[in-house]
Amino acid sequence: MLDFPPTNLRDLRVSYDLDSLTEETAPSDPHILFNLWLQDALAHALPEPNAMTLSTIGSDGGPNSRTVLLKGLDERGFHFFTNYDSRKGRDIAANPRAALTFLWTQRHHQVCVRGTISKLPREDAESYFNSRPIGHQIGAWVSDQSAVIPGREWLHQRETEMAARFGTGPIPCPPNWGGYTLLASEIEFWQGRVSRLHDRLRYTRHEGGWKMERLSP
Ligand SMILES: Cc1cc2nc3c(=O)[nH]c(=O)nc-3n(C[C@H](O)[C@H](O)[C@H](O)COP(=O)(O)O)c2cc1C
Repeated sequence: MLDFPPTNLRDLRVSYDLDSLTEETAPSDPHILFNLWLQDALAHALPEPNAMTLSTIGSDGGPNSRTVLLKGLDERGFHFFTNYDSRKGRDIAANPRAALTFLWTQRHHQVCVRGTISKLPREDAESYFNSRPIGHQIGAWVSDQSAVIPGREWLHQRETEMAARFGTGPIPCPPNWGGYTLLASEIEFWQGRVSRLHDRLRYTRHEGGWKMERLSP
């Protein structure tokens, strides 16, 4: 019999009472509200405020989720960088529909985004790659992301090989490494409220603008 988990999960709960989200105060463009909430997470020094869960659809029809970092947001959408040959890269190539979830738990905020992913131009990948620390640049050449590998030693050997290959640099951006952007079709904001009667406002693209609806918690 497993002595796990070490605490009674049924007794773990938080009362959500920090703020409210109303139709009257919510901006008509959800990107403005997203930006306000991201600024709020930064102002409260939350850990990794740009971390988001990216969910894709696998070739077997099942979902795959993992965390990636938001590295930009503009009229093209929400940007992140990764290995194009990774599992997520293969999922996106076969089906570009995907979802992002941001959780700023200390602020009782969640944002869920649905949309379509496309590749960012090569210039964006190179510009971001060149801004990364050298160890991260070498890491991108070392990692055959999502492939099964024989052990950690294999990674260290590749790291030594790549460090010798590129010397003191500059290190070029690997051809299979780059950026994606998710263009939102729907963005939902969740604000925790007391008695689990949370505020949920969903924005859906509509006639060149956005339609806002309140959802039951
Ligand atoms: C906080 C955090 C941030 C991460 N950021 C990235 C990222 O920006 N890009 C990336 O490729 N992987 C990132 N990862 C690793 C991914 O979660 C994942 O393990 C990796 O991308 C392989 O995913 P895949 O096999 O589904 O393609 C991050 C992980 C964590 C925990």
